[in-house]
Amino acid sequence: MQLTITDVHKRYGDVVALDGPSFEVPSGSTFGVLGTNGAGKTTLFELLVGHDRPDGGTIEVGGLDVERAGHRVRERVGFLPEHTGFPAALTGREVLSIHARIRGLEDRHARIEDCLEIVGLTDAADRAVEGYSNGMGRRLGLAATLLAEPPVLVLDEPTAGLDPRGVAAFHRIIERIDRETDATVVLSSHVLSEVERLCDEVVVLQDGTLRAAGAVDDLRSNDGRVTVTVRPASEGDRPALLTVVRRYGDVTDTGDALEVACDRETAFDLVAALGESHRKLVDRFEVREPGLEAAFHEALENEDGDEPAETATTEEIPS
Ligand SMILES: Nc1ncnc2c1ncn2[C@@H]1O[C@H](COP(=O)(O)OP(=O)(O)OP(=O)(O)O)[C@@H](O)[C@H]1O
Repeated sequence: MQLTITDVHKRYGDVVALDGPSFEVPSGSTFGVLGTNGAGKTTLFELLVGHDRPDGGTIEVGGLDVERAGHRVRERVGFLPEHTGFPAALTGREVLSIHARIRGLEDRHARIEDCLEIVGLTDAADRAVEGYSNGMGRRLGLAATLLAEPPVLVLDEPTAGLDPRGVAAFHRIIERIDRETDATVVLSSHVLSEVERLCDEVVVLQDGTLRAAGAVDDLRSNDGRVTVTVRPASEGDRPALLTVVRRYGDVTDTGDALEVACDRETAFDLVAALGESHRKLVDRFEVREPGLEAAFHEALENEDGDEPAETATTEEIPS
């Protein structure tokens, strides 16, 4: 089911949360919404699922306007909010049973078992939720979201706060949903590698505006540039090596190595030179393709030409 966001505006008092982004989420895709803290991701999701109204612009889910057909849209969209809470004394199965009853699901027992299995909570289904880990709680939230088999899933930072195993488990679930259903999945995240792994397309928001949009593969290689990281054979070789690599591109001295940013063609020449005439100066070198991270920082570069934000060395976007 396709989603169409057109020139959506939302402000809270003096704060402009959304300032006119427009984009489409293709039917059946897994779609990432990226952005720094306060970029407007949660606001967008609240509008998408009909919890709040835009001040201007329109949002359509499968051709239905969210404002005009709110009830019918809500039936089509499963929402996992950023923070989920369940009554602590209930078991996971009881929580799902209540959700299924509220939605008036037929054959709900079979569906509850299916959803418990999908999120890997079958064995823990009869334990009280208060004993669940953070990751189990998120997975129970996802199970509740999946119960009615909505054609659209909106997941607000689904893996935030989970440990690496919890994150990996969540990724496998989302990949399974992608493989086995026609659902359109829209998720927000601060973790770029997660978006690269899971999503077909992304948008980057900043201060409520759209800064980049496109297929992950296109954004990743948008400028055809690569980074060649060169380690000198010894500290004494560093100055001579620096003189050589400067001829090929912009050089950053990380202390540990020299990073040369250049286009792919120039990288071939540099690698040839390092492997032949300047072999003695070099301990080792590697060539890195640009990741989504580079595209993200480029998208957030100021329009007036300021330097881009410093590239993060971890997967988390600095806030
Ligand atoms: N209910 C509200 N009242 C006032 N301001 C709000 C409200 N909700 C959001 N905002 C403001 O709107 C802007 C966008 O917030 P939003 O929560 O949508 O960003 P976000 O991209 O989801 O951020 P994060 O990654 O931190 O969750 C922020 O400046 C935020 O402070």
